[in-house]
Amino acid sequence: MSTAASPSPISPSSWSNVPLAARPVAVLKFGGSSVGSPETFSTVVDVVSESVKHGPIVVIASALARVTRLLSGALENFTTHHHDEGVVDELVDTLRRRHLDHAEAALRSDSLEAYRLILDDHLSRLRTVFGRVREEGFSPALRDSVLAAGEQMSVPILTLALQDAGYLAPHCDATQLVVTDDAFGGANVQLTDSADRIRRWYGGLDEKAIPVVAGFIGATRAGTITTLGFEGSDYSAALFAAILEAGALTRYTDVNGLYTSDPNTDANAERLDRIDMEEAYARTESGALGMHPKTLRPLVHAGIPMQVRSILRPQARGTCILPTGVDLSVIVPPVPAAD
Ligand SMILES: Nc1ncnc2c1ncn2[C@@H]1O[C@H](COP(=O)(O)OP(=O)(O)O)[C@@H](O)[C@H]1O
Ligand SMILES: N[C@@H](CC(=O)OP(=O)(O)O)C(=O)O
Repeated sequence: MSTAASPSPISPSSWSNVPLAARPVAVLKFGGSSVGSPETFSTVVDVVSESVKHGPIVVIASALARVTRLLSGALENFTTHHHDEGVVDELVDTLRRRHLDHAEAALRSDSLEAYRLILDDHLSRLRTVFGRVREEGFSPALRDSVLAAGEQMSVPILTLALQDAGYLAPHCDATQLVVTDDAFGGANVQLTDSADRIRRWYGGLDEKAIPVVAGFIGATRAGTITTLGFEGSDYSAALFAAILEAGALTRYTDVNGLYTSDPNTDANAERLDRIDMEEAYARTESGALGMHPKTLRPLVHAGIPMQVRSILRPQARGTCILPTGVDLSVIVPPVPAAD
């Protein structure tokens, strides 16, 4: 096991001079496996409804399961097969069908109509990006614009579903909030700029709002879209939690917490009930916990606990990652009764 020492704690208030008028009780992150099927999507809405009873929350969502990979594969195909327009047509058809099927199951009719327009807009932008690849040739920057489309198409479904459920769920644009350098494909977040923007944005929201923000994506200061690397939504969620000094980060996924190794490939993997932040940090940085390697950095700095829970068993406790001196009881939304 890696023994990477965790960074020393730095108060998040040193990242930004923008004062925080309010702090979310939790940031909830829903990965592609959670937002990716109609069944688990309805559990996402239930979990949000339950969580918000305990105070303000911020939601970070990924692309629907497998969509980022689909986008990446199609771009590779397009680039290596002489810019075959058929690849783009097939991609757009598949994405339209997948997202509309999902939205039809999740949304009321007027929201569905609104979503159709949003989806058409993103699909037409996607075609434009492929057009640029044909004209200008492949570049990592254009690849990020393609990959970002997954979150850009998924997040509005959740926002509209929350509005249908009676919540104030404003449209939020991650590219206006997460400032990065131009290391396309694995961009580095500019902490101070991002913290300033995120704190100002959060301060301007209605206190009852449930913001849903796309994970995985950001933009350079000049406004060019970037991505944080695969599974970057985990990292986005941790950044928002640290910058907004949230009570906790809860990551919903398709397994009931963290295991000693990948439970889908190792029959001997053992579930961890709780794990110290230091220990989890070392294992995450070496890629052993199935999360973006940078996920725990902001949480270590800010001393914020994290839960990893299953969207398939939302009542189950999952795994708690606890910074030194932080008690399980601070985790909000509260840990449900033991299963
Ligand atoms: N140590 C680990 N503990 C738990 N899950 C792990 C671990 N290592 C790898 N994984 C894998 O991570 C997957 C969840 O990550 P991911 O597929 O990115 O989900 P999500 O769509 O929720 O982000 C699990 O299904 C599991 O196969
Ligand atoms: N675009 C997604 C792709 C992905 O892996 O999503 P998730 O692991 O959250 O389902 C992301 O990197 O965040």
